[in-house]
Amino acid sequence: MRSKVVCNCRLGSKCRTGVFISVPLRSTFCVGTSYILAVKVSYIVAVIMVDYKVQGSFAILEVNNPPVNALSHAVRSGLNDGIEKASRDRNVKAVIVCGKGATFPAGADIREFSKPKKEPWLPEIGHKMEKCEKPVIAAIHGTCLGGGLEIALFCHYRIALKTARVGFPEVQLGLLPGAAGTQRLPRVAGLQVAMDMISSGRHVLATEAKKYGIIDELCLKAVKASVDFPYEKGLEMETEFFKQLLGSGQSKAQQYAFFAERTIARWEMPNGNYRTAVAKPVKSTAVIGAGTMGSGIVVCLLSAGIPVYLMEQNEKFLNNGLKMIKSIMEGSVKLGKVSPEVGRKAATLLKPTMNYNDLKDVDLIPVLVKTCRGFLANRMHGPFGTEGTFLVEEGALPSQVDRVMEDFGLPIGPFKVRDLSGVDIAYKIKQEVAKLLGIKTTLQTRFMNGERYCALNDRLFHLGRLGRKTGKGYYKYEKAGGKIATEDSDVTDIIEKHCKELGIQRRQISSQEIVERMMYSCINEGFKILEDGIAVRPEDIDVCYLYGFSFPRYLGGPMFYANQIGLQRVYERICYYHENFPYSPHWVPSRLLRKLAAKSVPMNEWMAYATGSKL
Ligand SMILES: CCCCCCCCCCCCC[C@H](O)CC(=O)SCCNC(=O)CCNC(=O)[C@H](O)C(C)(C)COP(=O)(O)OP(=O)(O)OC[C@H]1O[C@@H](n2cnc3c(N)ncnc32)[C@H](O)[C@@H]1OP(=O)(O)O
Ligand SMILES: NC(=O)c1ccc[n+]([C@@H]2O[C@H](COP(=O)([O-])OP(=O)(O)OC[C@H]3O[C@@H](n4cnc5c(N)ncnc54)[C@H](O)[C@@H]3O)[C@@H](O)[C@H]2O)c1
Repeated sequence: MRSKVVCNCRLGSKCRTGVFISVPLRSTFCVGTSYILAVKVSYIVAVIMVDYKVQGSFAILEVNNPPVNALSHAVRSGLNDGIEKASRDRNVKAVIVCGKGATFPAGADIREFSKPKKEPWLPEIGHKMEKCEKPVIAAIHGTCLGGGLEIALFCHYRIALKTARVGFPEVQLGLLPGAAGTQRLPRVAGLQVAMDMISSGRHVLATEAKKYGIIDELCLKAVKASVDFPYEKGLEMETEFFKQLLGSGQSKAQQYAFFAERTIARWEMPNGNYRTAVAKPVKSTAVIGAGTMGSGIVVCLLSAGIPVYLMEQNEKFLNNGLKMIKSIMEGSVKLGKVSPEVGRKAATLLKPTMNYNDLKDVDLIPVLVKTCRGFLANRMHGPFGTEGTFLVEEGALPSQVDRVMEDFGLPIGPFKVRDLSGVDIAYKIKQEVAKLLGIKTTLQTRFMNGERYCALNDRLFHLGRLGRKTGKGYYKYEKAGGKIATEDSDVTDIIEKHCKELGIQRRQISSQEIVERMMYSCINEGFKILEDGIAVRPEDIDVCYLYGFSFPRYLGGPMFYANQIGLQRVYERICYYHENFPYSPHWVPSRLLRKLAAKSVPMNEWMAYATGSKL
């Protein structure tokens, strides 16, 4: 009996369409080939992605699921059937498990986590391997991660190329190893190493892993033939925790972030795309201005090993900048962000100058002048910053707003950020806008061009409270350029004076209001950015936030966060704030958001509504 053909390719040939070749039902394995085989009756019931070969007395189970040999359902079925077949075959004396192409399996198939769960589970397969009376050997190359490492840990032996890496990156997906990894790694490598690897998610080079005994290259280790009670109990608990995490919003967000990063890498522009673009070599660079931004950019360039001219207008500013760069660089070495060698080399790559002629041959000068309302991150962050100031004007304190937003997950609150970047920067941006509009603001200004305006930041500026650089801003610091922010009662006095002068009745502000006003205002702007075609998909915005503002990965990004809350709820709250704050245009609800909220559109279809292909 033959199953139904699901693509037009010749039976038994390599599938050209990327669909499948159907085979006679009885042929479960295609010995010695790397074809994807599908057995279809009326539906596809099995897709085999493990090549089974017998060479001499070895059975080889080669996982063939490019690009990373993820342990999808088809792979798990293939491994399960393969180990059973090898156990039965009298001619087979040992079994090798390996990956075809670039790598040993790099883990479970993350895409399957959001689909109905299908057996066989990895632990079941692993136990079959462990119980196999013939030695089972994991031959590791590439990246042996997550479920891949768990499979390897079930094998009786592990051999690896020196270049191979092993690790448990589950933590980056909001998970823990769920196929006995938490039980087996400590037994093989010791508690300390296991704790480090599982909690950091770091990839360990095979040469290091060998030291821990994870890769057993030298001798046969006694196979754990029987599993004692603590192991089984441990396994039970691991499965329970894994299930809990898998269902959590945190893990869903981290899985989303994983794929979002890869989606945005496939960018397209009218004049080229990620495939056709060729990077231009950058051999030398220059940064003009050794202030907060300039110094930070110099550190990035030096960390990448790129020579930099640092240009300043006078010696004093140049020396201040050099001191700042030295201190940041030393801090990066201490924190392990860059190697000591890179740190040492940095000094030779940095060329301070006050002469523009030195810059004539450089390949790249990052532009640090003129601010505009921004395209994406700065545009979205505008309402975020503005709402922060309004909340303080209405009754909150900067430290309260910061604490709530840090509890929400931001690494540092908005007012600490403002002190870091400079109160003067925020002031000058506002002044530039005012100048463009031909308006002169005062400390009493409450509206600019019909929009609500808050002059609190201007007050701090005029009092010389420019932030960290002057040792005081929204907080006070241990010294000018200090980093330890302490609440300052002078700031409370300044805020209260401001409100009194303007007749503003201060009120208690709840944490919920703070989070909603900060986040929903910028989410609303995010939908307008999609509407305007500035970002081509929500993932662009989210990845920008993950990297640009260290937005918590376990929330996915502002757009994913909005989706998790529910667009209907987000839209209703935006309408509510719009009614209450009619003079803040950032509360005018996005039309796209209104449409999506009304129809409960899933995130992967948002853009069809933004571009108008769906209405
Ligand atoms: C309710 C009932 C529940 C019952 C449960 C009880 C049973 C318990 C069973 C649990 C089993 C758990 C097993 C395990 O513990 C969990 C895991 O293994 S989680 C996964 C761990 N692995 C990873 O996180 C690795 C992620 N991948 C990477 O880090 C990198 O891709 C790489 C491997 C280092 C390779 O990097 P690159 O060469 O740069 O390639 P790309 O990153 O661009 O990737 C290429 C391409 O592959 C896709 N991809 C990569 N990894 C996976 C994956 N694991 N699953 C699916 N797809 C993957 C990636 O998205 C790229 O594709 P594109 O997105 O570009 O189309
Ligand atoms: N600080 C931030 O977080 C931030 C964020 C986004 C954009 N920016 C923009 O980046 C620019 C720099 O910001 P910053 O925070 O580093 O400012 P900063 O005041 O800390 O430093 C600016 C430095 O540039 C020097 N400088 C000015 N004119 C110069 C010239 N002609 N030649 C050489 N040096 C000159 C000054 O002496 C000063 O040391 C500004 O345009 C700002 O709006 C800053």
